[in-house]
Amino acid sequence: MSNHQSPFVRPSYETPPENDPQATLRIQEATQRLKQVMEPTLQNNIVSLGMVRNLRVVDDYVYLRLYIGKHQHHLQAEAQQALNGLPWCKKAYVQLCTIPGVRTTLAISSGKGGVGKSTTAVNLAIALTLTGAKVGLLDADIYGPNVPQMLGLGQSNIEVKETPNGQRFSPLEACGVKVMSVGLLAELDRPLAWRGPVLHKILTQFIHEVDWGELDYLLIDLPPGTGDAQITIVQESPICGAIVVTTPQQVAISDVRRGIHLFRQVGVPVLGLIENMSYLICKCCGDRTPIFGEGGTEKLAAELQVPILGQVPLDPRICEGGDSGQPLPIVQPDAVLSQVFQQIAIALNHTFKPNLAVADPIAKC
Ligand SMILES: Nc1ncnc2c1ncn2[C@@H]1O[C@H](COP(=O)(O)OP(=O)(O)OP(=O)(O)O)[C@@H](O)[C@H]1O
Repeated sequence: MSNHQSPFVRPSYETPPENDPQATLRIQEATQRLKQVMEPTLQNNIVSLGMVRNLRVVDDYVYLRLYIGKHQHHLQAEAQQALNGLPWCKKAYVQLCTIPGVRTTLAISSGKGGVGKSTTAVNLAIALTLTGAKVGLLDADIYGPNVPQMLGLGQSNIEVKETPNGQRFSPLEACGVKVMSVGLLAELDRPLAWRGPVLHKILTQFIHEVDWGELDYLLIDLPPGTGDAQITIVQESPICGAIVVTTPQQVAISDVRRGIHLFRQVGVPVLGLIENMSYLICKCCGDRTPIFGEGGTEKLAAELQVPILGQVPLDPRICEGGDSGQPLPIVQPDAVLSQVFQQIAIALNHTFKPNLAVADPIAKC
């Protein structure tokens, strides 16, 4: 176990010492005030949306970090105003935490490796692009960064620009998606064995120093599990929702349950589950066989009160697409798998970008 404190065991505000009842009360009062600040598109308050973090009260001053998208800067003034209404508050310091140019940051996560998290991230990114959204994909899976290969980028070089604000990485582009990956920094065939501080530095650089331009969505492909790397990313980025990928097997489901609890403890809303490898479609008659079992994800969704966003079939063409860099939603938009991702993309647009239409799937790699 690592020595540093996990944010997952800490609520999104700092707990004052037990012997300071005044600070405890004031944090509660400040939280109540902040709960009155609503995000209009998501129709929820900024506390429940996990945007308020590191809330502290020191004497008569309130400090907090506000993790938001580029279109939500107005929330800073609203949060400040809400806190200024507290009779004891001399000043509220609201520090903005955003990724420049990025509207909505979503995490694609899984409790365990190999369930198809990167496949989901790539296909969802493409599906969102096909609806007309501007999409970036940050492959932060330090244990198996295979997004570049799935998008046909191989071992391309990353361009680094010097700007007045320091270094900026230029993302690559494939199939209309802007891509940055830890895999692009790694030497071919060498294991990625970055340790604590280096890992932290690389991941924070990836979050803050990539020149994404204007994006509707930034999808972050998280490493599997709940280790240091995942904690760093969740802590450092304005993730406004997590999508959790699972498979029907029970063993995957218990890992997913743990992962969901962790997101909830940091205050990041879990948007839903995607069940991958749900069924195999018979080529001859179209019958669906749930070869890894069925019903487990539904039970979990009911238990944890999260929706199932989609059930993705097993499709051998996904491996061919993954290996050749030609994702299925582009080469076979009518395939059931492509359609499932299209539906998920449309559902996300309804929540985060209601003005996006569903465009014809005409993008070419
Ligand atoms: N629905 C599917 N049908 C067929 N093959 C799939 C499907 N989903 C994923 N795969 C294959 O399973 C393998 C693992 O997928 P992927 O790399 O996306 O998993 P992952 O969860 O990201 O793994 P890791 O956590 O180890 O990076 C890949 O070879 C991929 O092509």
